[in-house]
Amino acid sequence: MIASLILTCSLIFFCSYLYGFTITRPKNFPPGPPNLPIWGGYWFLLMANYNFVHKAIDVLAKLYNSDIVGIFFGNTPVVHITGYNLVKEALTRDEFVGRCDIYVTRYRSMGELLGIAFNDGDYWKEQRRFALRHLRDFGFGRRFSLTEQLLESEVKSLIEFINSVPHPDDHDIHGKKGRVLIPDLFYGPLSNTILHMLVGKRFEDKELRTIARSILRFLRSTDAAGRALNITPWLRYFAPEYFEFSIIVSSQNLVEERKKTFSDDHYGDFMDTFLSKMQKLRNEAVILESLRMDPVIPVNTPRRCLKNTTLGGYEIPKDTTLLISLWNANRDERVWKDPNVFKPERFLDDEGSLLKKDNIVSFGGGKRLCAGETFARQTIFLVLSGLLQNFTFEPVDGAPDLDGKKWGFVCDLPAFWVDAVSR
Ligand code: HEM
Repeated sequence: MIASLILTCSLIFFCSYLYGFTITRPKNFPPGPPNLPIWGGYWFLLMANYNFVHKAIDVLAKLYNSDIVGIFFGNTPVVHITGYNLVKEALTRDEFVGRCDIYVTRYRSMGELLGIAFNDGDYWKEQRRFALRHLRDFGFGRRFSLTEQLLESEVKSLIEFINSVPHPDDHDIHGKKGRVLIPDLFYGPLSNTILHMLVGKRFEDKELRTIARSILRFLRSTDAAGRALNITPWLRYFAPEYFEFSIIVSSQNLVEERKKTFSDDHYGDFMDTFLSKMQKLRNEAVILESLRMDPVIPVNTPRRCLKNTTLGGYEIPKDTTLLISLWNANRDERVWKDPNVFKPERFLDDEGSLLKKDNIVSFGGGKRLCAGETFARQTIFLVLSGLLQNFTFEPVDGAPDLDGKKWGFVCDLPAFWVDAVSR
């Protein structure tokens, strides 16, 4: 009798605790799903769309009919932001320039928060200022000054490579003369362009491919929400393969290896070339439309709210994570006509010149705007136009399936073979 009374009381206590936990939210926190045990509202994000965080965010925004949705990942308050205006506001307000301490990112850099992209505070300011000051003349942080000859010579080598008989070392990306694996083909040349500017030296494409693949494996193994491993890191002990912890460990090893072999005797050798002509070319409009419809990073690198504040009429407590959907803002029908239709001409004025302002938010914004934006835009333009002037590309086994796979922090292409047919 006493035992069953204790059991009933414990059950009532547990249920009321669970109920309280489920519905408790900060005052005037944005509407959103309830908090379930362990992963909080993350369960609902997974249910809304298991493969793509940006699509899951869209589903919840529609469900709650709000551009801002509040959710909890475990105990951490998180807000999802959609709609062009609110996205722009969140990207540019100073109190939202913090970054989150993501478990997998910290683990990857041996328990520390290093670099620019995943840091905030004085360390971030100093690193960003230093990088932009020293790389300004090489296509970072302002227009022009990119090493045009360098990119052109990489494109020339690519064309020769595609037209050559494959070397056994390159069979992973070069099936036969004219047959190449996309996007892996670009890893070596594009990494080399950046490295050449940084350290004045070219590296073996094969070596760079290994590094680029490892970085991409890491970026695909987590997403802007940090995945389950971020909320419950102890899962790494139970199913490291399933929760992709093994990939993080292998990325960590790679960083350690590079630190051992790194030598700093190759600095210098920067070139200074103008690329203003690209601004006038119509082909860029196609690139802009691709960047708009499929931003490489569909949900911005998570931001952290630095103090209690309000956004969209709701209270946002300090340390809330902001998941800002660039994908949604780029397709907001309040800003873009026929947002789901591929229309490069939307970026051209009546004379066929590029519009001065493109309104795309694929590179984030405000004080944390992508440091490589100018460089990335110019590189994409030069490499694509160089290759398309020489070849038409035909997929060997049809177009790759973009929807059938779980994607991570970046939404890039799964590797697929193409035949490059000379023009
Ligand atoms: C198509 C190519 C690229 C896209 C779509 C892209 C997009 C982004 C986005 C969305 C962010 C977050 C910005 C924010 O929080 O508001 C970012 C940050 C950053 N990007 Fe890029 N990026 C690209 C290429 C590059 C390249 C080539 C570099 C350098 C070589 C680069 C360097 C950085 C850095 C250093 C940050 C961190 C900035 C900070 O947190 O202060 N990006 N990028």
